[in-house]
Amino acid sequence: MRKPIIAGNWKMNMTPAESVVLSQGISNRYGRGGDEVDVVLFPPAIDLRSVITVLDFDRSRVEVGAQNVHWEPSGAFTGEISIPMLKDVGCTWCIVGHSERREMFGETDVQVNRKVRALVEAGMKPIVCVGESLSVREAEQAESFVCDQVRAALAGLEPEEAAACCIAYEPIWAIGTGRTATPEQAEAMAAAIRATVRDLVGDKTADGMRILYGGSMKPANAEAFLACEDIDGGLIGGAALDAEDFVDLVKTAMAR
Ligand SMILES: O=C(CO)COP(=O)(O)O
Repeated sequence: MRKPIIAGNWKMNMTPAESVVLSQGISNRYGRGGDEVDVVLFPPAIDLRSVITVLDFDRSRVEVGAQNVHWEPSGAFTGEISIPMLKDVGCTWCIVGHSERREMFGETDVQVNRKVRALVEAGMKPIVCVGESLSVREAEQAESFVCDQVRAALAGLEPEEAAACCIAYEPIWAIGTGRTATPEQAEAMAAAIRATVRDLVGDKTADGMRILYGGSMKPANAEAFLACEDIDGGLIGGAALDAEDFVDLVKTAMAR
């Protein structure tokens, strides 16, 4: 069985001071944690040091990742953050290709692939985000659109490199809207993603790859998603900003 992941994407929320309070709240409720679920927080880059300090102090098993990264290790890239910087501060994970970055900041499939390859080479764990807009779903193109994104993101990776990656299916129309995909829609897409991964890198990597659902996931609806065969966790936005809700989600995944 694949180990579930509950990941909290804080997006552009929480000052460094607020990030200490939220990560302490999570740590206090979750304790040192168990080994049944991977729990990962994705605060804004400026909060990484504070959050990691809090979690290290509590000897928590909760891990920390960045919301974005540049593929080059250093250089003249004003405003960007590199993989060596993230590793130095203690990050082990990184979100890549979130729809907000694709839509608002013009991130392309080629850039997503560069980031994924650089992260894997550096021994970090990417969560690759894919997902269709409402118009693509209404045109009944959702599956081919999402599977193309998966192929582009994993292009050129060997099976053992792809094995370091997770994929988050986040339909854009369900993000921050309070409207979720149905568990059936999410499961159908997760199964299509797994079949695409199988084509690309073979059975072993596809069977082991963790596929998350994201989009208005919260304690009240998580159980139905986590019960789906091909869904191995959640990438949580709004509900990750509330320590109690977030730890409730972790507990739901533990009971899976
Ligand atoms: O985009 C998301 C996580 O990356 C989902 O956000 P919400 O949970 O706020 O819909």
